[in-house]
Amino acid sequence: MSKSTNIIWHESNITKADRYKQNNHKSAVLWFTGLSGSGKSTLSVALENELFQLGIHTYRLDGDNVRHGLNKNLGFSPEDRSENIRRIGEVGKLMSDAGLLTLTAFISPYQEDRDQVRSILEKDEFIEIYVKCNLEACESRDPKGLYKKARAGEIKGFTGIDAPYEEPTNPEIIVETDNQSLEESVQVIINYLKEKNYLVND
Ligand SMILES: Nc1ncnc2c1ncn2[C@@H]1O[C@H](COP(=O)(O)OS(=O)(=O)O)[C@@H](OP(=O)(O)O)[C@H]1O
Ligand SMILES: Nc1ncnc2c1ncn2[C@@H]1O[C@H](COP(=O)(O)OP(=O)(O)O)[C@@H](O)[C@H]1O
Repeated sequence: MSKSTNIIWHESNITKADRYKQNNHKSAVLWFTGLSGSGKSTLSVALENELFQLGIHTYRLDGDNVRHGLNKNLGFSPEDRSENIRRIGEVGKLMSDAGLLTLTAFISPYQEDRDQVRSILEKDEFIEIYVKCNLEACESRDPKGLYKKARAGEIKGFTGIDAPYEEPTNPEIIVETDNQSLEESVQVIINYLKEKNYLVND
């Protein structure tokens, strides 16, 4: 719900098309979603390295990092998670307007919230990447020891344990990190971006 009234949009002279032309690649939001420990951060870091080497202008937004600043007033209730995703969607949209390929790594457990982000971006500007990994594998990785805490009841409402994760119904890309190596997953995404002409200005 918007509280702002009497506000009028002011256009810039530089359009997104101008930025495409200068950057020589398109902008988009690569939206990684998956359980904690599925590999969203690891994969987005590795992919960003590859894209950077290819001369693509990128930026990475990561759940843990953004919750240190912009979203430090949000917790993990369903409402706060939705607001977290709404804000990141808006930041992603600004970054797309700025001509960047943005990589976001948030659990984003609700399909409705992810669809809402999709709806504010232009067609083909939202690329949903399901980082698929079964709960057992995520839990055995437990890179931050959070599953252990959740099982011990020290964290309430932990995704996959006592809070839901809704699998994407129609993602652009699925990577299976319990079956594929990190390098394979990176390559699947690079191939998608090349095939769909995101990395060149056509
Ligand atoms: N209750 C609960 N459930 C899930 N995750 C939790 C929780 N409490 C803290 N953490 C840590 O916060 C990271 C998830 O933040 P996100 O912003 O990605 O979550 S969400 O999209 O709003 O659901 C998540 O990071 P990742 O492990 O990288 O996914 C955890 O480190
Ligand atoms: N194929 C893989 N892809 C990504 N991560 C993997 C893979 N195999 C093992 N891992 C490990 O799984 C963990 C994933 O943690 P992280 O990237 O923080 O996940 P998330 O951001 O989804 O919580 C890391 O310790 C990473 O080294």
